[in-house]
Amino acid sequence: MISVDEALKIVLRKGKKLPPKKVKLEDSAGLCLAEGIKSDLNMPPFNRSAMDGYAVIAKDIKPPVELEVIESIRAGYNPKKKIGRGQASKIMTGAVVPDGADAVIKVEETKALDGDKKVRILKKTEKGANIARKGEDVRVGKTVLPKGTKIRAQETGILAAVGKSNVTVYSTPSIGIISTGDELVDIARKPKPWQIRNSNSYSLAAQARQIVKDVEILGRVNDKKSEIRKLIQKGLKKDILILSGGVSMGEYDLVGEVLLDLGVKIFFEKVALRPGKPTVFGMKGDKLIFALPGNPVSTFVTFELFVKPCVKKMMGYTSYEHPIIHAELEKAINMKKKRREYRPALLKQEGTGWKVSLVDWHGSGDLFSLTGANGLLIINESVEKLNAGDMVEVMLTDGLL
Ligand SMILES: Nc1nc2c(c(=O)[nH]1)N[C@H]1C(S)=C(S)[C@@H](COP(=O)(O)OP(=O)(O)OC[C@H]3O[C@@H](n4cnc5c(N)ncnc54)[C@H](O)[C@@H]3O)O[C@H]1N2
Ligand code: MOO
Repeated sequence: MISVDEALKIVLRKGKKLPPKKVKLEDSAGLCLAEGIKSDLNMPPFNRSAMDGYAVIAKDIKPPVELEVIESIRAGYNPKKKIGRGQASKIMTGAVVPDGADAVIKVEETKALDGDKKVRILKKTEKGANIARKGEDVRVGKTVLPKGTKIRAQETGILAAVGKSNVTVYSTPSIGIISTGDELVDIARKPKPWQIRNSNSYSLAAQARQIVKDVEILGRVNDKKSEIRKLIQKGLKKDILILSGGVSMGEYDLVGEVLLDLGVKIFFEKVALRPGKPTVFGMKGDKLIFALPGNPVSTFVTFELFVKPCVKKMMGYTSYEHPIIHAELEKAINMKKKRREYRPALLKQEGTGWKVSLVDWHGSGDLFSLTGANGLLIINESVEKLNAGDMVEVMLTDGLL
């Protein structure tokens, strides 16, 4: 049995960045740049007014003073006239500041006279006031987004501003999902008293779809080697194949055997983890196979711990792990030790810090407890006891927030 940290290290070593591809900017959200992006423009591209008002020469303004208005400049208009002493141009937010002017006075600090031919300035100003200088945000040629950046809405705006209608990003892995178990029935059916609805295929697909689009539920199979083998063979067309169930010690836990028969190289098959001990990870060629334990909470936790970071690495993310929050424990916890535990927990912000308490749950089969949780409280292997008031680590899992 290996530790969670060792298991994650192996998974991240085997999950390799996928090749770059070009996508339309509109399709790039959530992907990672496989190219560094330089600005093809100065930003702002011209001295830009930050206010609606009047473009003036700052040293002319000894209020109250009256200036001649020589032009009206709206955004998208190229000013024709240079401001001379005693002159001003009316200007709108986002418009080009005309030559000669070195400040913009807000319209609220002025009074238009003679049907806008003149303006009285009521307040002093300083050189540069209300002007965004050409190139002050970004100079032409500067790298605005380095390779590896995850594209969020903000980055999309930048990419659009520098004219990238197509961007080179890392490809995302295709993911196939198989559930195993004689007891499983389709979710549309009412199970017989000895049967269970196949919820794992759907929860796994939902977890996977939080980060990639190409996710397919390949179906469920009975605990029969030939059936499992057939569907796994189909699933091996995907970059990542995820199975659930059939990995513990029972007579019908056949997934490991079938994987070996198919020539899958197994890197680990047990992790010192609760829930999620019988987690299997292997490869066939460049395909990654995760066979996760069937208990729904174990399936959820092991996907978050191993599959999600691996997918992120393949997609070119530079950091793959979940955020950890340090929180004060509200109630003492009894623990079982030996394996690292990840317990469904509820984090609450109190004052300037966080408090956390375990949610009531009945073990790794109890999926319902997860809906009352927004994180997983980590109990490290070495911890002997946890008392109320102790500081603990809580992993934020995207799907729980
Ligand atoms: N003798 C031992 N028995 C078990 C061990 C062990 O070390 N020695 N480990 C236990 C642990 S820990 C776990 S976790 C489970 C994992 O078992 P499997 O991965 O083989 O899963 P199954 O036996 O197929 O199912 C477990 C449980 O989960 C339900 N399940 C399975 N698939 C689904 C699905 N798609 N949707 C909803 N629920 C599902 C299934 O009905 C079972 O109740 O093994 C322990 N045993
Ligand atoms: O590892 Mo099992 O997932 O503890 O229930």
